[in-house]
Amino acid sequence: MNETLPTAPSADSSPASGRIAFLGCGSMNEAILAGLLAAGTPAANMTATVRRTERAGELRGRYPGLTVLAENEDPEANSKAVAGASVAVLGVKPAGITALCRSIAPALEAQTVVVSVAAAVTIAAMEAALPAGQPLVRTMPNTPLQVGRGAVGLSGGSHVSEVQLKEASAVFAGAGTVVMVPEEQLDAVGAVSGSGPAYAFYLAEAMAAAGVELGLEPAVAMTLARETVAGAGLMLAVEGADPAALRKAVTSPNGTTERAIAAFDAAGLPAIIAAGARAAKERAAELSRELG
Ligand SMILES: NC(=O)C1=CN([C@@H]2O[C@H](COP(=O)(O)OP(=O)(O)OC[C@H]3O[C@@H](n4cnc5c(N)ncnc54)[C@H](OP(=O)(O)O)[C@@H]3O)[C@@H](O)[C@H]2O)C=CC1
Ligand SMILES: O=C(O)[C@@H]1CCC=N1
Repeated sequence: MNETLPTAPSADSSPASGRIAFLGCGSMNEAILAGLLAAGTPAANMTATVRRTERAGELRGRYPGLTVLAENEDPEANSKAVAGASVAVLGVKPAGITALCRSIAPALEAQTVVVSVAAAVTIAAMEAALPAGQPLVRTMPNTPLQVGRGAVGLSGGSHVSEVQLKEASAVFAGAGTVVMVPEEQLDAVGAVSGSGPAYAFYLAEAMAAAGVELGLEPAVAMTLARETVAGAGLMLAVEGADPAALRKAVTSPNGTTERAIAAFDAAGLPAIIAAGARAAKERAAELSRELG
């Protein structure tokens, strides 16, 4: 946990310092914010913005001490949130990212590091919408940051220093593993770890459905599937864990698991997973083209 691979800027796992603005605090930015809070960053060091009062109320209730600004109450919410921030994390949908960059540009301070978590929006597109020379970092995080087990790919923009990369990395490093990759690989990161939690949840859903088909009560099947995927995840979370070795330990020669894995192989499950990941990566490329 909290490991940062050697290729990434060596942010340690101490809480991020300086004020952090989360612009667009939905599923992803809330997961990052919750991970930071759990790692010890005070709520008072963070500001979140959203579009709607209702969502703002939810966040205010869940995170006492967090400043939450809603754009429908204050059209300057995003500009106010970035003023004086050391890092601004852009967490709106991809289609809204460059407009958000343009809208905050006049309020951004030159040293504020802009961090995007959006799929498909390129560094070039964001830099064109930000003030010249603004430090920018593009990332592909995932929601398990919320429970301290995130996996994050990170690429620096044209004007970002080592220290600023480290500052951006620190937003995630307290709640997950950060790897530095060339920007061209971020779509692949998204296909493996960005979307990956959904693949694991999908597996749990399919296992529960299989249990019902085999005669279990739906609630019982769901409990068994959920706890099994969660428990297996915890075993994988041990440092140095090898999924193939863990699988082997469950698979008795000529036993039931061996028969199940043979059925998965015969149905082409590895190729099916590869096709899903490829589709995710292709969608990211398509989105990049759509968004210019
Ligand atoms: N979800 C995930 O697992 C991952 C998501 N991402 C990326 O994260 C980004 C956000 O995705 P996700 O969190 O799922 O989406 P959500 O829809 O959950 O969150 C988007 C948030 O942005 C807010 N918002 C929209 N426009 C504005 C604005 N102009 N000013 C302030 N707030 C605004 C919305 O407010 P309101 O709620 O009030 O409408 C909402 O809270 C995307 O770019 C996605 O590619 C990356 C990796 C994983
Ligand atoms: O589905 C999406 O587009 C985003 C990016 C990765 C996970 N969620």
